Amino acid sequence: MKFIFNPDIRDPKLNLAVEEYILKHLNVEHEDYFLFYINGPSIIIGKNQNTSEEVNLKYIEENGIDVVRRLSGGGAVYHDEGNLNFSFITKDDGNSFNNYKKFTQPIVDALKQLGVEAELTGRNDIQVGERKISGNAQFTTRGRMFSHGTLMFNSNIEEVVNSLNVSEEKMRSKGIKSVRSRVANITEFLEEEMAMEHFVEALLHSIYDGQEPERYVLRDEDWEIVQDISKERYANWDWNFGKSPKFDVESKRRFPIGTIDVRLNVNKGTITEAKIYGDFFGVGDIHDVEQALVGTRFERGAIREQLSQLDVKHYFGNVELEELVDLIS
Ligand SMILES: Nc1ncnc2c1ncn2[C@@H]1O[C@H](COP(=O)(O)OC(=O)CCCC[C@@H]2CCSS2)[C@@H](O)[C@H]1O
Repeated sequence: MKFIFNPDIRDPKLNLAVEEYILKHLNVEHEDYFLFYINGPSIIIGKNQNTSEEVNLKYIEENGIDVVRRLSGGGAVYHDEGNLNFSFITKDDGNSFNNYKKFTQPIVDALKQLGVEAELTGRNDIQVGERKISGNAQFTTRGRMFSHGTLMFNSNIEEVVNSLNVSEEKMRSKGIKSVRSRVANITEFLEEEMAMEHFVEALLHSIYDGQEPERYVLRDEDWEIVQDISKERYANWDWNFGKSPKFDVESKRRFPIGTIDVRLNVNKGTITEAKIYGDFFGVGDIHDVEQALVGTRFERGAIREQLSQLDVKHYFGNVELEELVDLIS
């Protein structure tokens, strides 16, 4: 099993492209690959999820947190430098899919060697007692597969809560909702202080049975294709946001000038219908605002840009542009 790790690459759009590249372009038929990667602050959403529903759009915009959709199913997870991702990339023997035990046991064993008693539980999670330290998901294509998971080593748990939090009532959708489990960092269960680099080494030592892993270093030719995959998929708004299912937004708030109630239909990430109700005081025809929103991406930047072309006070009375952006997204 060849080992690949690019510890200096923290861009999830690149790391997920590396994983997809290995899966689809390396000789997985003849050789298994084991990949580690660490992403900067980001939300990695499941293949079939509604991005806007899973993510606190305001918070991630303000805090520079990336949002990237992955190939595998399941819920949205938060990544940062304290979270180590692992991926077993191998041929799909037909039995592997959904066989989470096979791919998580080596991790559970490695944790045990560090004195952390963990186990695989129902929803493909590795837990210590009731606390989740690792979420896992799989993807198969053309006889190949990967089984990948997170390992929360010393992540900023506050950010997990902040960036994944979005008001439930705000949207209805057909997407899959994340299980908001109680999460924990592995460091909480370690006897002694440990740095991420040592954690990585300890895992490798256990997984490769004390042997030095044979590394595969991506060459320039590999990186070229990785860059293409990244550009086409993971850095592409259509993949990360546009793929979201149809959903409705209902957002209502009381301002000093009255209540503003916004109803939107969003399809493929773009607003297809907009209705604004309320008892606010404005002199302009609110239909102009509704028209301005239709055809706009359901994204704070795009909504702000559209609304900034209108004199919002003309339509709503004394309300700030930014308050409207907050209300809508
Ligand atoms: N980093 C991380 N690790 C473990 N659990 C997390 C994490 N971030 C959030 N959560 C919790 O899990 C749920 C979602 O759980 P849920 O079971 O819905 O989804 C998953 O676990 C998906 C795992 C995908 C792993 C991939 C591996 C490489 S790229 S991402 C979320 O609401 C939080 O409560």
